[in-house]
Amino acid sequence: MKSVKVGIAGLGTVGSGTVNVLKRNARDIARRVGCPIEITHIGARRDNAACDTSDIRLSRDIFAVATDPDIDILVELIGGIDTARELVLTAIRNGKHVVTANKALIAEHGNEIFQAAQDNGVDVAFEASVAGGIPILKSLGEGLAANHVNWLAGIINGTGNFILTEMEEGGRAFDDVLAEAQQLGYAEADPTFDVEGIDAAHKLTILASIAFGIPLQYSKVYTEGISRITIEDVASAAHFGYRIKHLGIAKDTGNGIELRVHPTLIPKETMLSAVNGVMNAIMIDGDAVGPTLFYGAGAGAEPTASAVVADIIELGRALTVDYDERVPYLGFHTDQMSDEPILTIDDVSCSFYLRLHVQDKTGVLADVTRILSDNNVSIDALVQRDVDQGLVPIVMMTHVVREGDMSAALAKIGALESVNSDIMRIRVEMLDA
Ligand SMILES: NC(=O)c1ccc[n+]([C@@H]2O[C@H](COP(=O)([O-])OP(=O)(O)OC[C@H]3O[C@@H](n4cnc5c(N)ncnc54)[C@H](O)[C@@H]3O)[C@@H](O)[C@H]2O)c1
Ligand SMILES: N[C@@H](CCO)C(=O)O
Ligand code: NA
Repeated sequence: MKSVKVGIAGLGTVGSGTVNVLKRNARDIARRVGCPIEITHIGARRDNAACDTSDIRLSRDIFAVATDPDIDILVELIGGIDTARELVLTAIRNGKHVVTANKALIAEHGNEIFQAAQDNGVDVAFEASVAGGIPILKSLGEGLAANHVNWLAGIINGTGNFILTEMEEGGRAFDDVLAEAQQLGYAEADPTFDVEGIDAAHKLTILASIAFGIPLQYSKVYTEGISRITIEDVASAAHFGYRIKHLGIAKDTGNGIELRVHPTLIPKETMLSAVNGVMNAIMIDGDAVGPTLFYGAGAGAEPTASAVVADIIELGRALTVDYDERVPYLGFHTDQMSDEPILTIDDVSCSFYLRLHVQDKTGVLADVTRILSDNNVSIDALVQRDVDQGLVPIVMMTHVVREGDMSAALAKIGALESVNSDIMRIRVEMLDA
């Protein structure tokens, strides 16, 4: 029987997990594909003791794998953008199908890569790039294909959720938890991608394209990370009945599409608020199906390998099918992409949590509330916490307001002499479907 031949570039956390899963489940995988899947060539700077590659050809040069005439599928697991882009384009030009876990690469260069793949009659699969082991891209592009997607909201960075959970439950310091996430193989090579929301923005870009049939537009995602969240914010949110989660949100408003990644207060009783640690979850609201929730491990060697290997299996099967009969890269036909505008954050409306520190004297609170009301911001609840180093922390929740109005109000409040200009704002989403 013929076999499908796979080359892997990069033998780190996900690379070694992929080797282990493909080897361990080889028999069942062959039964699913109809023939064996064999790793015949690996490109890696060094061996990795986490997996056995003694029976596989190893090259130090990853481009030797991409151009190997013997392989059918190149699996890119080196991460980063420039070399990965060159490697993937080289493989495509050499007629290889590609599997990648690299969301930065797809979000920033996917349009170019899909064009090259189309020109060369090959496929590109990237299920592992979003929410690790959760089969979310396949669910969105195929399982929910009957629906008009109204909105989706998800916890899509495992490292960030791990940090927020540990801060809330264990009162642990930010840096200490980040170091543990790195040691567990969850974090990106540059962990600022995780804590500043860049990784989540890459993933949201991909989700939105598949949800709405729009080209990948990473530069238009409003992006905020979790690095400014304090234990005080976590406690104040809890006081009002909320938890802080870092969400990626994509919403079709009818006037354009919101694409935003930021810390968000969500009611404690929502299902997303119970998603802890490295787990990811994505809620998708479709017009026919209603709200759905997808939950699972968003990072880690084998959960991510689960998605990589599923893509290899799918491409292995597709090797016998005509190119035009495959599912399009972003679920919609490439000549059917919509040019619906992406809204700026100023045009997004939601409630807000605000935390500011003011001087302990009369009239300050009146000034603050007057500026808010002059800018159409109405307050839903307000608490004044204990004086801390001569300043009074004020925490409030607002009714729904346009972000542009909120920004105008906060600029004026921050300029008041009696108010510390470091004002925290966190958007609130009720997530009712
Ligand atoms: N770790 C996770 O949980 C996870 C989950 C989903 C997606 N991803 C993505 O998977 C990819 C790989 O992540 P990882 O966590 O396995 O990273 P990693 O750093 O553990 O592994 C990458 C490996 O590639 C090697 N490499 C890089 N450039 C190379 C080159 N030019 N030649 C040869 N080897 C090279 C590195 O030496 C390293 O061993 C990234 O795109 C990442 O975003 C990771
Ligand atoms: N660094 C990423 C890996 C999974 O994409 C995360 O923590 O979610
Ligand atoms: Na996935």
